[in-house]
Amino acid sequence: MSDYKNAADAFAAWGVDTDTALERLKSIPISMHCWQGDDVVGFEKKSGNSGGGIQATGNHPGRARTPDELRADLEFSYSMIPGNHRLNLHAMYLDSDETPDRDAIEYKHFEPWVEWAKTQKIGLDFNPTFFAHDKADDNLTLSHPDQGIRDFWIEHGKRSRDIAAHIGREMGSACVNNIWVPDGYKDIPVDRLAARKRLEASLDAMTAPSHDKAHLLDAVESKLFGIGVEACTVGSHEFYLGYAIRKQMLLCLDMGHFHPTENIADKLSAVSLSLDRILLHVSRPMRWDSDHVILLNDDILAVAQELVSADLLERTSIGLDFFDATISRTAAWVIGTRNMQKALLRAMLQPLSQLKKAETGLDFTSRLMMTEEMKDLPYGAVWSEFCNRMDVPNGLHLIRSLEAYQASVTERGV
Ligand SMILES: C[C@H](O)[C@H](O)[C@@H](O)C(=O)CO
Ligand SMILES: [Mn+2]
Repeated sequence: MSDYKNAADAFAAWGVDTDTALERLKSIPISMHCWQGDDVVGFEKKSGNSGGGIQATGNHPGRARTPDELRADLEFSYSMIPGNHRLNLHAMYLDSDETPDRDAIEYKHFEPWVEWAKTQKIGLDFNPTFFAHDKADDNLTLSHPDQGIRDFWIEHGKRSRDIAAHIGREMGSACVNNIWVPDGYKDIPVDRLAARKRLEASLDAMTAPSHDKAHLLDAVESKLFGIGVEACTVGSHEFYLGYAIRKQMLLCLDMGHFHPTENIADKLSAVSLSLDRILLHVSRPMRWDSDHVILLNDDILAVAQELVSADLLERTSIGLDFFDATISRTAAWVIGTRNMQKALLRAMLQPLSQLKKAETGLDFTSRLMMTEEMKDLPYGAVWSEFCNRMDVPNGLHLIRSLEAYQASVTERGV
């Protein structure tokens, strides 16, 4: 008997159908972030120092330096990941001979990405870029006290929404446009409310033009703190939770944007009662928002468990947000994306109705016995079967493919 048949029988004994889980997993797109491929550098002529409190560290060779290199790296990475996925583009990754400033970007500057995405059969998401620009060097953008600077960024945000809506229309699939601004203060501010009112007014102005939700889904991303803005982040969790509910937008929960012992897994069911859709930035903070490549660890498993148990998969856009320049960038994409899928698979292989019945009946002993015994089930054989069915390598074959690709891009240098 094959390993998969043995595994399917083991799960069937728990009342779980592995084929159903594999079919379901196949239908879940993960939005892979373009910025892992080049250490969040982008393809503009740079004008500012501000990293917005985010930082890629390392000097591993092979960084993509052009849109063509990035696309080649993405094509390879998608070929190592089972299923059909999405690409999450940032505005600073335009592909054009023109050099528009952020307040002058247009759809045409991103059209090569759309044409490529169509050939690859992947979806596209978008983000305005409110950092790495001289008008962001105060670590204030949409909440800047200077009306001129706010207007510049409002225009950037409006144009990004137009571009995202155009992309969504072209692709026949709603484009999630995620708004994250780095705004905050290094030391304790005396008037937090004024800054938050300015941010709110700018967001209102930026999102006033209406777009069809079939093409554009607006999302807002909160944060606790960043390097250089330790005392106060204007767009905090409470700020955006309220804003997203009032404006019926997606709330983006980034796993690195909370206190170190908080896991967003616990927040999903809570916010789902007040929001139609949620956006995730799946990441791995280590002591701070360090954006390490995600592991198949308890934090990710807990998020996947909640998505499945609370039946939130249809209402959640799963995006990734990590960047590590000390390792192969394509391997980082592949490992992280597959780990997200493995976590979802494990969640789908739970005997949920039995577990929920034990919990409702206050039989916490049975719940604990089941969750612990289930850890010994043969998840690996089910994942291998998924890779076989989706025609992607696994185990040592995967490692060899990742190594061979990395060797082929090493000459690019850092
Ligand atoms: C590049 C992204 O927009 C960025 O990582 C943002 O999503 C974030 O999480 C900032 O800490
Ligand atoms: Mn993020």
